[in-house]
Amino acid sequence: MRTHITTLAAVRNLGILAHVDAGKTTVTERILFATGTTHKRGEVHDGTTVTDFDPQERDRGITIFAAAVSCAWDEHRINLIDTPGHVDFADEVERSLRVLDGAVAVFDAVAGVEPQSESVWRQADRHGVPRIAFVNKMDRAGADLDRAVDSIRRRLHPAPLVVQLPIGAEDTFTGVVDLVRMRALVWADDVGTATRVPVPEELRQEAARRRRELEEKVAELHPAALEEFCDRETLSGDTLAATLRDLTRSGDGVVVLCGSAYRNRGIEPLLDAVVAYLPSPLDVPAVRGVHDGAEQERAADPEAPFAGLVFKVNAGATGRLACVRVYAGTIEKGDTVWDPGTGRTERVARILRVMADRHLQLDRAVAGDIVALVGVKSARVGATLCDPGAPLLLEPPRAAEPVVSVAVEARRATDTGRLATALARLAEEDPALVVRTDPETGQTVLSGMGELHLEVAVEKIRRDDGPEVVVGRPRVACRETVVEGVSGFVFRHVKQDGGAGQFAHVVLDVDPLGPEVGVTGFVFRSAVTGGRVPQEYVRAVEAGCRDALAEGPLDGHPVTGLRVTLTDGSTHVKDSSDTAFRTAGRLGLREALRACATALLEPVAEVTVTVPEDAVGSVLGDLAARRGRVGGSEARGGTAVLTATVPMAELFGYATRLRSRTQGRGTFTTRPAGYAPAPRPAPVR
Ligand SMILES: Nc1nc2c(ncn2[C@@H]2O[C@H](COP(=O)(O)OP(=O)(O)OP(=O)(O)O)[C@@H](O)[C@H]2O)c(=O)[nH]1
Repeated sequence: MRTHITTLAAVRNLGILAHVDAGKTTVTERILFATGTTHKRGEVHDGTTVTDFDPQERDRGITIFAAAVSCAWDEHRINLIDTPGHVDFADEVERSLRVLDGAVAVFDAVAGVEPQSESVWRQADRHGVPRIAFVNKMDRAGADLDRAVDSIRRRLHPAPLVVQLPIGAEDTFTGVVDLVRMRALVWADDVGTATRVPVPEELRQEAARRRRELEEKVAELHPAALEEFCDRETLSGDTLAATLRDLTRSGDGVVVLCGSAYRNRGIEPLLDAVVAYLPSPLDVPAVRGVHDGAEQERAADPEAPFAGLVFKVNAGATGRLACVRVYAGTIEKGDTVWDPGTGRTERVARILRVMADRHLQLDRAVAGDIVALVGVKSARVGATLCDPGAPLLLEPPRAAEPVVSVAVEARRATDTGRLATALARLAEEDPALVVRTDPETGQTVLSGMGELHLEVAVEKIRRDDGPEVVVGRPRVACRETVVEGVSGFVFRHVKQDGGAGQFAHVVLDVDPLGPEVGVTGFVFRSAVTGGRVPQEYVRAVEAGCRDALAEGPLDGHPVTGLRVTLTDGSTHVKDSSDTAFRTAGRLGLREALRACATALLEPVAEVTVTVPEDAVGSVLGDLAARRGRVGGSEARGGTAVLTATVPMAELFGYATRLRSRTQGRGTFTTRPAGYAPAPRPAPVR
């Protein structure tokens, strides 16, 4: 394999995107095999693939952790990222898309566009990532390229530009006609390379018809090609190739190829297309960032000051690897870099080119490259690393709000420390996982994107570190509030039991804090006149009232959204003290709250659900059943975007439900939106 490929124009930062099981991992394996990066073909069902190297991925047969792999093809370096296809891991796909310049979208030749391919396609649209499509599994019974292309056109709305005609079908699929160069490639078996042959006699007419169709389509989309087409009534192979490259890079068209990754057919032309049509780091806009409040651009120039983005951290037991997209400049082994987010400097001990589970040591990495750094100890996922002399803060990838939480604890108390270490490592690798201690219960709570996400996280702890983990049922933290207050509530704390007595007399007004139920906060003030209650006792009353807020009169949840006014009181010459007034504040407010009208509050989230239009009715019905209040609905090219306020307690299980209601085509994001009145009993799930 050639490793001295340094010019930026010869780099392709590539993602492989698809629905679960379309064959992303197999395509990646075959690319590594074809490029000589591996010498043995890995198989998903044997658990021997290179990119799915996490034991769970091998067991579950799904790709969970995007793996970066570099390989070389036709004097180009391809940095390849294999990405997960499940909704719960959309955040990981999102982070990968942020640093990629182009993608191959893999489809199943029998199923066509599947639900999750729609979601990742839209994610790639949002990031403006140019794509080519690879219709895989052409060897399967029922494989149909035309039908798959039709579903791509109908469901994803690009302009598909089909550049191949399959030779044979299903188990006799043996090759493709290249419609751009009008030649054929055939594969004699499942391991050998392609042989170039003339277009078979029986396919010549059909190939000519499809070539014509392709020329017309391309001319329709590209003014310069249209001019040549009008002049000459045809397009040359070179013009066609150059135009396909332009259309791909502008996003105006999507080149479609086909093959069977499993049978190792169609991979070489796919690599040729990646090199020919997808953009290099030079073809994408300069990266933007801010410094001192001013926006700045930095071009993909090896001579510019260094700037890179950490998009993945692997905090494995063998050391910390930070995967970085170098956007500008050059980084060398031993360099000191700066993290403007934290203000820390880091020293780059080693630079590695990641080849799935092996690494190649480099002396330097230049703009446009994707490498892993060793020695970067604190930079988190999403952090910028830059030249300390030329600071620039890049926009971090969008982080999703965790929607599901579970309490976790080590089965054996002696494992508590190990569990804490394992959780910290998980959260470091995956910013969509949040670990916190519930101040009310003292439990360790793990929050994430969905049940599968949390399930996989817990499983990873068991595998990596051994401690057995007990996972609780998810809960939401409710509050209680005052709806109607009391005024002039009198409380006397009097204790006379032999020794020193206790005396404190307080008069309290309790009011709701705001006009609307759901306002949070606590305000205390004193309106006592004439020094009837000295200032230090007023402070003690306030402290006592705060103590009383810990448990409300309804269900013992913390109390919020109220104002307490100390309006009057009196002291005893001998028996009054701070302690007595603090007790009076605590017990007095507790009793006063019982005299108020109070309500239970629950946390709510603003949920944005994106669903195909045919699933809107079912999704709305489900939101209503979850006590959701729909605020708006907007149609966007075949999909609807619904916004609703939904109690967080009702969101548990939503990822799974939405997946099943929309056959996996729906996506949602949530944002905490405060508290709202809850039904009783408390909605704890
Ligand atoms: N018949 C046939 N099967 C294939 C082909 N490519 C992949 N498969 C099989 O399809 C299944 C899924 O393939 P993967 O490569 O794991 O798919 P993936 O898209 O990476 O799936 P996730 O890792 O779960 O996201 C495996 O059993 C593969 O052996 C193909 O070209 N033809």
